[in-house]
Amino acid sequence: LEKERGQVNFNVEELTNIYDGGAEETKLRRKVADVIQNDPEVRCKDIGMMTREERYIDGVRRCVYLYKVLLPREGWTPVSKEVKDYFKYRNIGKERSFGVHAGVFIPCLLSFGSDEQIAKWLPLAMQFQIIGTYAQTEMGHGTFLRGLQTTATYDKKNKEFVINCPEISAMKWWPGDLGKSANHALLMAQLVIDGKKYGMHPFMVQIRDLTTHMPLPGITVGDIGNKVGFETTDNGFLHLNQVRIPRENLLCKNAEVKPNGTYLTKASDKMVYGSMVRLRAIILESEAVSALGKACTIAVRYSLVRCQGELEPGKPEVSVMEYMTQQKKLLPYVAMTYVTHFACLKLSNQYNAFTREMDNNDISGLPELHALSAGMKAVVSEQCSDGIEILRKSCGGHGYSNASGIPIIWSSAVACCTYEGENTVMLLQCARYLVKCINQVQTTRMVGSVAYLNNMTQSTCHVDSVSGFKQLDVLVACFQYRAREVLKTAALKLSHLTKHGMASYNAWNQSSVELVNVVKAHITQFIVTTFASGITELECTKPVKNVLQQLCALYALSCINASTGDFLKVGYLSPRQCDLAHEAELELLSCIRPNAVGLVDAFDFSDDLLQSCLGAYDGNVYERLFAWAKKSPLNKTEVTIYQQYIQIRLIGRRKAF
Ligand SMILES: CC(C)(COP(=O)(O)OP(=O)(O)OC[C@H]1O[C@@H](n2cnc3c(N)ncnc32)[C@H](O)[C@@H]1OP(=O)(O)O)[C@@H](O)C(=O)NCCC(=O)NCCSC(=O)CCCC(=O)O
Ligand SMILES: Cc1cc2nc3c(=O)[nH]c(=O)nc-3n(C[C@H](O)[C@H](O)[C@H](O)COP(=O)(O)OP(=O)(O)OC[C@H]3O[C@@H](n4cnc5c(N)ncnc54)[C@H](O)[C@@H]3O)c2cc1C
Repeated sequence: LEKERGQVNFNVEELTNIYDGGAEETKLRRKVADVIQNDPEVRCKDIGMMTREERYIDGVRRCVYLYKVLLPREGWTPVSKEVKDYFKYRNIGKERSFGVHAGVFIPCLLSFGSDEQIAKWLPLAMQFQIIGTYAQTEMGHGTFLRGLQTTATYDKKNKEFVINCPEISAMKWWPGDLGKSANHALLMAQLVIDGKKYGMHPFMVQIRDLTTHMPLPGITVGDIGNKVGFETTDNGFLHLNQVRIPRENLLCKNAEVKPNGTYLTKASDKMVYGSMVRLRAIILESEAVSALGKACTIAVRYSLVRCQGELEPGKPEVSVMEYMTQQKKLLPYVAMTYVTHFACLKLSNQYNAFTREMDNNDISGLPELHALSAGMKAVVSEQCSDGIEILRKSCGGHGYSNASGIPIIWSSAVACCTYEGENTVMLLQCARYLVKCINQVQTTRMVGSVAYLNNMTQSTCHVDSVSGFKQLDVLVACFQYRAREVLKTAALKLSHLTKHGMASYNAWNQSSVELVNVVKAHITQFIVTTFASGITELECTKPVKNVLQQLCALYALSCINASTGDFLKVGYLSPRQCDLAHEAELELLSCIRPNAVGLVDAFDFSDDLLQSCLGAYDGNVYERLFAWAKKSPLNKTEVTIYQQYIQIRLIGRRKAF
């Protein structure tokens, strides 16, 4: 790897600073990282060998120490900027407990609580005197929130809400930190007053005794069992049987119930969905993109040291990175990490701008933000988790071992395709907004992520060279035209079906398969346009700008070459131009190959965070692999009891024969 590092032609530290948002940001992040990772009590243990129970206990122990000892010692809190940035960019793959408490429960309390309620519960939550979960999803409903069955019925006489799960499917199911850790739940339930339903509202419900930690009367709570990943997190179930809470426990920033049962709304009913917009807008970096960056780091470093086969007959074996197929597997995902990182940054900045507008009671930006955050969450989480699996497979047999670190990274990242809104449902939410926009574009000027719809002129691509397809303005035009045309086609089908008498909901269902593709085209256009314009404005040295331009072009071309059918169908690219685009991608793979190790080094993931025998900075794969395997519990004794049992069984059977 040192030889590889010697041929990198740009300043790696400069790229790290750009990725972090500046040299000061890098310095701050490293300061937090040094404090956290050098403290033996907090360091990520070798999680590849742990049982589920060990992972949970270790996670709780580390996080209690982190939040109760280490952060206060440094004068930080769980929501300090440097701590949030550390976990945002260098998420330890969910290998921490209380992720929902710190990342969802506390922010939702701030979103839904009145000033008095925040003053009451926030200090307790920040000090971990109470541990909270966000209990919305039920066994029977996760997507269709209007179908949630848990009720909160107002009892005027006692000025209380009675929380009840009327049947088994109403049981809360999945909330993180719920199974064993949480003693409070920010619980979403259908509000009922005098038999009338007012929809989903947030309630603060204590579920365990603060001294004994035993479930309170009427509460049945526990862990939902082993999962694909998230093994450190105790996702749980919660059944409430006529549980009474004070009227003051309805979190009432957006709506309240007066003592006499009068319902008073103070904001749009869509504000109850606000917590999900926030999470979709901010989780992508920590849950998906940083996971992809870690998998890229591991797969690239391993591919550079793994020698396998002769490229030239009779010559020494080459590193598998010399094979074009390996470069094709890896480098577009290195590009995707950079490109989507900056697009996610733009989305979270847009969310922050919206919260400022909301403070001035202006929520006009909510429809665009909901659509963009839903679309980005679906597209980026899917692209990243699909990429991580391809990167795992690119490591051959050792990629199938937990020693590689990639299976655990994938098992966390892929969950992002489901939580915070199942991806298909999110794509269709974004499609709903896009269809409205295209139907209004003749009379209304589009802004924000749909501004490209204003240009409705028919055109084709005029590029006739391989180098032409490496120009960012050419690639941006490709994506904007494709996105607009596939949207127009889907909208035409919808209006055709309804004009011929089909009910609108049936027409929508009949068009939903195309609409999913429409949103993927729209979001990919947003990602490419954002990164391309960002590079233009970026102040950096020429070598860094050059490599970022190559990465943007590589990501764009890999997306074009993966969906040439769209570009042919809308008549923007000819078959020959598709061939040129393919050749342009291959040329870019070769251009970027010498910088591969520098591009992943720039992500600046420590060995401790990667937890990988294949991806460590020094590249000593085989020594690490053997040392790791020797720690297998099965190797504690030379002859395990099980082997003895088998021998006895086999001997016994032979005698019988
Ligand atoms: C699918 C929908 C959107 C359907 O909503 P609906 O009101 O039943 O029906 P609709 O007619 O489609 O929408 C009505 C209207 O509401 C709008 N809307 C919907 N959602 C939002 C939003 N978030 N922000 C702002 N606006 C929103 C829609 O655009 C519609 O507006 P319109 O009528 O077109 O003007 C909703 O049920 C939903 O959001 N489902 C997903 C549930 C979800 O995200 N669950 C996450 C649980 S928490 C979690 O997973 C935490 C994980 C934490 C971790 O481990 O890290
Ligand atoms: C690791 C993890 C952590 C989680 N943490 C939490 C948490 O902390 N708190 C919490 O409340 N929840 C949590 N959840 C639950 C999560 O939010 C839900 O699982 C998610 O919202 C999906 O809902 P569902 O499970 O009902 O899927 P479903 O909606 O049942 O999806 C099943 C299939 O139906 C399709 N489908 C559903 N509706 C439509 C539609 N209208 N149109 C087209 N197709 C449709 C979907 O696309 C999908 O293919 C977590 C889940 C996971 C996996």
